[in-house]
Amino acid sequence: MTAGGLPRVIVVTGTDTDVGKTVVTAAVCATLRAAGLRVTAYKPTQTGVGPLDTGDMAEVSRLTGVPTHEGVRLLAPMAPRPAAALEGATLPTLEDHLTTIEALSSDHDQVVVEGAGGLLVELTEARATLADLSGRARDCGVLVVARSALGTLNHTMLTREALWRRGIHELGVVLGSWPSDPTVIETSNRDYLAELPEGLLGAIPTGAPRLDPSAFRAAAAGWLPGLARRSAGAQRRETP
Ligand SMILES: Nc1ncnc2c1ncn2[C@@H]1O[C@H](COP(=O)(O)OP(=O)(O)OP(=O)(O)O)[C@@H](O)[C@H]1O
Ligand SMILES: C[C@H](N)[C@H](N)CCCCCC(=O)O
Ligand SMILES: [Mg+2]
Repeated sequence: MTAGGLPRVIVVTGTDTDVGKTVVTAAVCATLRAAGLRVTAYKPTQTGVGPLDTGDMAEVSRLTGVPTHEGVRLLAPMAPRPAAALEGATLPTLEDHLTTIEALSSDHDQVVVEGAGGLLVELTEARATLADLSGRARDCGVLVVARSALGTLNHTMLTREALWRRGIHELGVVLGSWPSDPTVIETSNRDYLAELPEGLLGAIPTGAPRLDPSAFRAAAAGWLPGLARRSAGAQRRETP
């Protein structure tokens, strides 16, 4: 753990694809960086991009200025195993990803890892999932990104249960896109999640990815008060 009580590796998973993991990854990086920590981000498997397309890590770098890394990129916008099969590509193994994360951890205070889709999406030929990666990575905690709308309570609790059953440290939940005019269902969902143990770390306002990067960086810690509290006392390690 860093002095602020955060694990060195923060895995960002979601209740689904398209829930806002990338913008949350960026907000987490910006929050940690604002606390004076050396931060980097890693996307083990990026699908749905061509060789010249930008991907999630480019978006995180654009919004935050932190250095980012990709494990493998695949063309088809689908789960990594079938996407790799379609183009005859070889996926990195779980050991490859763990080695990369450990290497990044050796020269940064914090490594933020963004999954592809949800927790049980398979990342490797041997069917290892982001849950397997999270269970094996040294000093790791998992943050769950959820939608605010109807249906999110079941999806969020399923993801949390999958973490608990595997003994994986859960950091809490972040709502990926919080509307300026929430419905009563959304405020009720938010309040329910906030009352849970390891509850709500924060919510990203709708429109955040369209902010100017300097405005994004200045605002991020305010969107994630639960994380900002934990990172506030964190110290840069002399020899990370
Ligand atoms: N707070 C927000 N405000 C406005 N748009 C948002 C917000 N969060 C996410 N989006 C948009 O929703 C879409 C899906 O979000 P995003 O790409 O972050 O999902 P993801 O969970 O990272 O998906 P993947 O599994 O592909 O990594 C994107 O177009 C993104 O810009
Ligand atoms: C293409 C998409 N945006 C993600 N990169 C991959 C999502 C895989 C989801 C698989 C599933 O749960 O059915
Ligand atoms: Mg993403």
